[in-house]
Amino acid sequence: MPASGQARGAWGWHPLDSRWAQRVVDAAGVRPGELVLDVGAGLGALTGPLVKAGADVIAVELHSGRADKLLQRFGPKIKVIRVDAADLRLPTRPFRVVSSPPYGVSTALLKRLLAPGSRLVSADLVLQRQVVNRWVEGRAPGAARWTRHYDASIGIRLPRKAFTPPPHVDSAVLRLNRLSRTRR
Ligand SMILES: C[S@@+](CC[C@H](N)C(=O)[O-])C[C@H]1O[C@@H](n2cnc3c(N)ncnc32)[C@H](O)[C@@H]1O
Repeated sequence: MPASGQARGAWGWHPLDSRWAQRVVDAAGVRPGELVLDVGAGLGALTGPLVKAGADVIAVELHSGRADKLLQRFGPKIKVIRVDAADLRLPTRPFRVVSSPPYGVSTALLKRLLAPGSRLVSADLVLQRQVVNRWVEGRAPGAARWTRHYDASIGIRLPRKAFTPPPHVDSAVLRLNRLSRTRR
């Protein structure tokens, strides 16, 4: 994806209203010192509450202008990585994800996060509600493998007006939690 001349829609530019972003972070129950990836961080709607919660935040943002603005806004409080979410190199220590990614990359991102060897502990992802339902019902790609390691549930339901501009579909949080004992 070229970093310049990108149509606004192609970047999935639907930032979250700050009150809804705070609710998503509160519901995730992030604790101080936890490593949290905010993938598709935009201008930091979720990054801000995550920093306030004391998380060790890595903001992943492909758009160069937004990545620069994140750096200006948060400085050394966070790490900003400008990379395609689909090519993300995962941390080697346990990490969480709290993110509102562009819906177009959600499947590639989930595949990445759930790849063998991932140290993902939990994910709270704002996604298209239909997609969340598919995951919760075990109908998502690779379900036979990842459901042995993760529990999938639906979190906060977000109205369209939680985003500006409002998307054409309903959204909800997909919560993935690593099971303490692997189901075999
Ligand atoms: C739906 S917006 C959400 C922004 C922010 N998380 C929020 O809630 O306000 C998605 C963000 O992902 C970025 N993005 C688009 N494609 C991406 C990709 N392939 N990898 C990483 N970020 C991407 C966009 O530039 C945009 O900032």
